[in-house]
Amino acid sequence: TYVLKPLAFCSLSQTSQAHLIQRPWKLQDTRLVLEDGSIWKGKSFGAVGTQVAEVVFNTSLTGYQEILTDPSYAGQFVLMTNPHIGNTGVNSGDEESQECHLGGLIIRSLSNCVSNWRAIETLPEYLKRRNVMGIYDVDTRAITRRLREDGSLVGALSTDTSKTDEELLHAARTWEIVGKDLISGVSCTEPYEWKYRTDDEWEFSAEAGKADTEGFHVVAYDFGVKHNILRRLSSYGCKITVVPSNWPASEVIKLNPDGVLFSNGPGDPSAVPYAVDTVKEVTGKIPVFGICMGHQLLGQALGGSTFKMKFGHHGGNHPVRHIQTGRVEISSQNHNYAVDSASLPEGVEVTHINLNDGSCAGISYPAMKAMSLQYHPESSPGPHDADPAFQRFIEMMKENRGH
Ligand SMILES: NC(=O)CC[C@H](N)C(=O)O
Repeated sequence: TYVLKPLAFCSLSQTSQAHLIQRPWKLQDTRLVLEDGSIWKGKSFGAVGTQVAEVVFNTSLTGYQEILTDPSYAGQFVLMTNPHIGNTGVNSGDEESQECHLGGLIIRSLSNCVSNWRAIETLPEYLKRRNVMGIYDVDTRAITRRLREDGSLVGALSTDTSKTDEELLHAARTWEIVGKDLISGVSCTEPYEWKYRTDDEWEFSAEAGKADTEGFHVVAYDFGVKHNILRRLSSYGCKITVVPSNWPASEVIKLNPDGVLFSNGPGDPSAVPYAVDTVKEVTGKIPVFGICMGHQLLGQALGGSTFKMKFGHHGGNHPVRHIQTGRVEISSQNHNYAVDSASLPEGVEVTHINLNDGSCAGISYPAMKAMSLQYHPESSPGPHDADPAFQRFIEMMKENRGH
């Protein structure tokens, strides 16, 4: 028969050495104070300190490393609705940028071990090294319901016991993400050439696999670009020059590229008029492709407007319909703002809609050889349904060359 052995600290407690007891778990040592006045106590992992950001929930079951390194999350705490996070650790191949720009990570349960052949580090070690705060053992379902009902909320996350709840509440209530330029804080500062394609072992597309290398020259505006966008373009045969967000359009036009990519990026798209001007200057002269922030900038450049959604779309299984063909793509999404379809002038087509709420998920302006998507064709949340968008951009550049 099986006999339950007493744990070491149980026997210790029977002696006078009870003060030597070390609990094998830690108690609550972090607070997340939301602007609605609610206080969520939990345990800290990663960096310590105080951070203020907007809380958004992400429903992806996998991909926390890609999420942590997606620069579009600058100014936001990401709450993962999947309760178990950290089990695959962190590896060297899943980075979407060189830094973690997000405000912090909010999770239910932190895996106490790592089991994955690619892992080189644990999630808490990685976050500490990247100076990103995390909180676990909080009721992420309850917070998600609150966000879903009341809309996104600003929060203050702190391990600092000298700060009162009122101080943290004040910090949350006086912080604002709307109207801020967050792009300039995450963009590169100098142009560079990008040379990496999707590794052969991961390539899934027959078209990308057989693409000529360096067939087209694409200039990519870095508003907070995810590396996989550059990798996919490269796999489809593009030679890529990445330029900073404030790089003059006239310099880009001088390079006479085959196409220009406007990348994803953080924050409010209506707070960066200089970027809208850049898109306006380039569009019509060179074929362009916008992704997420790039799509929102193109929408504005063509005469439309954007608005802030209630809690946005953040996840790996958002259904999108291509209106013309009826084809549905299961897509990866991360945005809190959207292009208002009704604001778009004649000639601009809404090509894709989000099937969850009917919002605009893609536009094109054939006369100007411009196309854009609100979601992420480069992501691999499981399905690769949206990847052919890169092929369509290639076709557009080909057509423009006259063959
Ligand atoms: N991923 C993105 O490019 C996000 C765009 C914008 N910051 C939004 O939240 O809507």
